[in-house]
Amino acid sequence: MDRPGRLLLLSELCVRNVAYDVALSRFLLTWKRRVSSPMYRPFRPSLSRSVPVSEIISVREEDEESGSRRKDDGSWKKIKDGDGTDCRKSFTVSYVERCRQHRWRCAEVTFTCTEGALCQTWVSSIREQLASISSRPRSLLVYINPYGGKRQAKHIFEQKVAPLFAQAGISTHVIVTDYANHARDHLRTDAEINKFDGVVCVGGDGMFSEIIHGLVWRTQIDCGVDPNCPDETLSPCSLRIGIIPAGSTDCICFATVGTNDPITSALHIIVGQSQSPSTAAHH
Ligand SMILES: Nc1ncnc2c1ncn2[C@@H]1O[C@H](COP(=O)(O)OP(=O)(O)OP(=O)(O)O)[C@@H](O)[C@H]1O
Repeated sequence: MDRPGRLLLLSELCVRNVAYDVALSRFLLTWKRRVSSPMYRPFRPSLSRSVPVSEIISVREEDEESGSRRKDDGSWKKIKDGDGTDCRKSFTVSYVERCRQHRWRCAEVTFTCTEGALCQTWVSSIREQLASISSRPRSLLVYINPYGGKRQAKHIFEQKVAPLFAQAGISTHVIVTDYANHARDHLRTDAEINKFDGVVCVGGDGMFSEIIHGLVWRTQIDCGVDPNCPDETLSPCSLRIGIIPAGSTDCICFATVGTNDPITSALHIIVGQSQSPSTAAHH
């Protein structure tokens, strides 16, 4: 059996022209400055860094020649320079960085390889590890309440959340609500919930309540349970709910993530973090 700590890759790569030993296992990506490097300077801080693979958001190939970011469609295409040699030798890993007061941010590190083939091996190995994490969502149903809080929900989603979901390869079906209980009613009847790995609520506590009511109801109907009968045992709902805070108080988001910050919540959703809160039913 494959041991979780077993090294999948170990190479000497450069970060900002300084040589590092870079190692990938199923759980960790580690880069450690080589002490024998001629560029080594003893007063530089942090010789070694590790990132759990579960907290890597994405990996993308870079075009070394232009230094510009290329459109990354998940496929590997060789870029040839004038001599016909492969010039794509760098890749960038985006990962979760924990900041003060439970905030999460997206940090990046770019590794440069001696050859394009080595770069390709690294990119595909990291992608393989990310693809094997079953708790990560690939497809999300998003409800936005444009009238919650300061009426910024749509802007928050488009500017802060959607780019992160796209970067992580998550597809979204977005519904901007037209009236109170629109999300609840849509989930009860019309939503094709089998197509999604989770439902995202962009709004406040009232919006979260709508979504949980809609999902609980729908789950009972799909399982043949009468949601109006107090003697019935309710079936558990398998879809997860993510909350992007965009309401006035956002208590549930704060209680689950520790802060009311849309980027932090988006990153929690991307890495597939979950909690199982108890839900009480009142008939
Ligand atoms: N398009 C809409 N028009 C009017 N009301 C809506 C619409 N979509 C949702 N709502 C309702 O707005 C109510 C309040 O929304 P939401 O919880 O998002 O914001 P909030 O009240 O400002 O935040 P909080 O509940 O955290 O204080 C919800 O109960 C929801 O049913």
